[in-house]
Amino acid sequence: MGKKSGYNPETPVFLGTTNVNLARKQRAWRLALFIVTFCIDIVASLMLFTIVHLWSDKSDFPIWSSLKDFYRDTSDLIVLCVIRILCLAGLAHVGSLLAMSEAVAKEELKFKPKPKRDDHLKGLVQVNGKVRNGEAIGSIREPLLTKTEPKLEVKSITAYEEWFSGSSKKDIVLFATFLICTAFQAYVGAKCVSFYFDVEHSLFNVRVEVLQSVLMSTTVVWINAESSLLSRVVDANRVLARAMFLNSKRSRPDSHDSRVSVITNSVNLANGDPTEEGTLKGDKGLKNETEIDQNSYLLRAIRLAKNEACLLACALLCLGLSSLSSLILPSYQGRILDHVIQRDVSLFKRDVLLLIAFSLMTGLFEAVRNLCFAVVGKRVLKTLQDKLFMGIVIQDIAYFDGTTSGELTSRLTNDVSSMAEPVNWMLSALLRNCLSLVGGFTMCFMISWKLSMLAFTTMAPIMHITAVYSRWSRELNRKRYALLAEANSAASEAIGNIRTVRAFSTEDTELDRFKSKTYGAMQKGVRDAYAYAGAVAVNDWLDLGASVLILWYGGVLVMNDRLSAGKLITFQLYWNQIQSAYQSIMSVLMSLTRAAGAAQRVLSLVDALPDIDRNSGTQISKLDGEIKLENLYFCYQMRPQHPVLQGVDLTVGKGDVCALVGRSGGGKSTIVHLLMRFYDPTAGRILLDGWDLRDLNLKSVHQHMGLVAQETQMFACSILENITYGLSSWRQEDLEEAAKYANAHDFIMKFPEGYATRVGERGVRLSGGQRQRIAIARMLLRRPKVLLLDEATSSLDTESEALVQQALDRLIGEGGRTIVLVAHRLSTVRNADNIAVLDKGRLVEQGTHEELLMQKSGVYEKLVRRQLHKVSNRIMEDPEELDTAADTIDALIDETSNGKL
Ligand SMILES: Nc1ncnc2c1ncn2[C@@H]1O[C@H](COP(=O)(O)OP(=O)(O)OP(=O)(O)O)[C@@H](O)[C@H]1O
Repeated sequence: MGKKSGYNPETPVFLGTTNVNLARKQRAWRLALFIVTFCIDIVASLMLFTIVHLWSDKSDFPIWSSLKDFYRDTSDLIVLCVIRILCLAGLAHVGSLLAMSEAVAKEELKFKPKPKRDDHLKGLVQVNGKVRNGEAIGSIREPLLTKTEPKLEVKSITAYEEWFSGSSKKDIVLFATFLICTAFQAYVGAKCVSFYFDVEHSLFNVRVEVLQSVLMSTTVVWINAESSLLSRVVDANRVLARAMFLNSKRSRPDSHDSRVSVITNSVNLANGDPTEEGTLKGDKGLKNETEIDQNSYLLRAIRLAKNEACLLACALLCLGLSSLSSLILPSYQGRILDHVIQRDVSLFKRDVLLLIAFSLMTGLFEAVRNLCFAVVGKRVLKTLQDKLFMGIVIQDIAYFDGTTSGELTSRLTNDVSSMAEPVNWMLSALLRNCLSLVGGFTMCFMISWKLSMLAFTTMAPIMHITAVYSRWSRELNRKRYALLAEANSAASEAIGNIRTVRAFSTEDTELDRFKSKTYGAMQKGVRDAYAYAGAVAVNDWLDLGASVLILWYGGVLVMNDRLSAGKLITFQLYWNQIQSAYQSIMSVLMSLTRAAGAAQRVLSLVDALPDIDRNSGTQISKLDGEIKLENLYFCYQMRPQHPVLQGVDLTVGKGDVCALVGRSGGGKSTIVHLLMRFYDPTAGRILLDGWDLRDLNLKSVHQHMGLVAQETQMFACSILENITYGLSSWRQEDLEEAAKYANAHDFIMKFPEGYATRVGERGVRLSGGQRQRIAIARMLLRRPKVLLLDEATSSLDTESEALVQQALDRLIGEGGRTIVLVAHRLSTVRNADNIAVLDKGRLVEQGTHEELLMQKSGVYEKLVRRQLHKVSNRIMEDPEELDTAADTIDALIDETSNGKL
């Protein structure tokens, strides 16, 4: 006997405190960053104040009087910093509370039963922002900490209330934050240009003005950071609230029946409704989908490209060189202009030649860089396609129960290319533009820090608009891709069932279904296009505003002889470079946003490991074939409240034949699925030669098991390839022998191409009976120790059935094979060593044919009686049936002569 599993079916599976911890950690990190930003900000302001006061003659100025000195003092910056700390801390608090209420209300909605479509409920919606806001905010902590349900109420909602939900209130708070930060930044920007530093003092050989410029710039930069960090803190609170809500929900699963509770508890209800279609689930329930934002998408893209390290290194080298040489170009252009003004011909010629050389170098490096990145992109696409397909095929069968092939095809085609296509150019564009941006800023700062600060104040609104748009667009695109997948799914379903569609003349209905999905996707795409155009327009205006500011203030500096005309032109060129780099980065980020939406759908599948691992567990080299089902409970995830098996105990000795019979829907095929470990039992266990099936290596188990499923599955290749599917080597004699056993050889040889005949998609070019015989031949060729025949002879005519039956009898006669067969026909089951009768998921009777017939009014006896009645009716209607029903009649005669019927 093998080792026994320590699995206790009564122990509910509660997963996921890690989610809460992770969310807490995230929030703590963001809060810490927020605080650090403030500290840097206030330290910069204090240092600036100290420099101005300690090293100047202003040390005796009281602060309040120096506040009025906008042009010569910086004490106002300290005051502004303190005001900002108070304002932003308050806004962060309110924003967080609103975000928490929004998150919990959203999750709560998912857990509530969907409202019935009663007329009186029309216009009534449950909770979300519809809970009066004060209540929602006030009660948010309570349910999480005291684990009491938040109070829900159903009330009628006006359009205004619907719009003014928790989510929009949160957005308003965040927008207020942005406005405050922008106003502060504009103030500091104005101060930068108008500040007149009247001390020439040397501190450790560093000009005080340089220190001051750094500190003032720090203030401008950090004000920007504060606004975006605040929104992240608010977001972190939303995630934490969601995680805590789910955790509290998980520890109180609602169940009425204790037995159903055992079953439903083992399904992970943590993340929502496991019966929802299209969600990522494994055998143990829903899985957390990997959240992919732009940053994590980029990191993943780089990781995917790690095998192309050499090419990437070459590309990066060219990128560095081309960025460097293109960074030098504006400075030569400015210099050339200054030489022209000064009429210095020799320097003019030298710089023109250098400009040409740098331009040629830039072009060459750019070309090599583009080539390398394009090759890397193509290779990444291939790797991604392979990984995704692998990710899909290894998923648990439970996942496929809740999805459609169209949806998966969409992921393999649309999503993969949407995700991988930007890798072709995005990495390169992002790096190149980041280098240009940093280089451009440094050069601008060196030419005139005041001019730079003035121009930089326009960056905050641009960044904010871009960030808001990308967040919104990411969500929208995720929905768009989902709709495209649904359209795909509708199309492939209609095409797959084209005969039914034609027979029922439902082409228009199918077209409407398809159109409704593509229309929804198109609408979302158009909305995205409008928003994109709006965001770009506002950004362009702000850019132009910055250029005007530069020319205005730069012109003043040139006229005051504080800057040369060439330097102003150089500055303008660098600023243009910054602008175009920034815009490219933004367009990369927007593409990243779109790609991240697709990446989420691709990578969540690539990352999801199946709950049933085919590669782990003890390898078995041989199997005796003894099967034991112990107190087996099971329910399908798509119908968690409906127990399919309820405490089934069954033993099939090695080499025995066990027939599973019973009414339709009784759970016979489910037992076969569990024996193949397509699913794990919800409770109880399956022992194979004394080993818990869950402890065995599934691949090695499947080498000794053969299955002929209820619905025969064929691949669109030749008959030969279908029969030898999965085998690396076989002998022609064995192949033909298996086909003869299955009564398939003769009909195969009648095809002109024999075994090379191609069968079409899902075997459409064969009859149902032919398909089934090929499936039987496929199974027989492997000569497995355990045969699972799920209505294996159901599609055969009575004559073929008898022949296949003979083949099976022969196989059984060879001995040493355990057979579990699901059958409705008396002739198939009556010779079984053990007949197990299943009714509504319970094993109600078992024994041999004779033993079961002894139980008068038993389920089996009734089944036999009904079948014999049917056969006798058939014979009376058509005496020719007498021949074909010979087997059944034999049984009838056997039983009546024994006096049992
Ligand atoms: N993938 C699935 N997801 C949800 N429910 C399922 C799934 N497969 C089967 N069921 C349900 O499980 C129950 C048992 O199904 P099963 O196929 O085991 O019955 P059966 O005894 O083999 O029936 P039949 O003789 O008609 O083939 C049925 O109520 C069925 O609707």
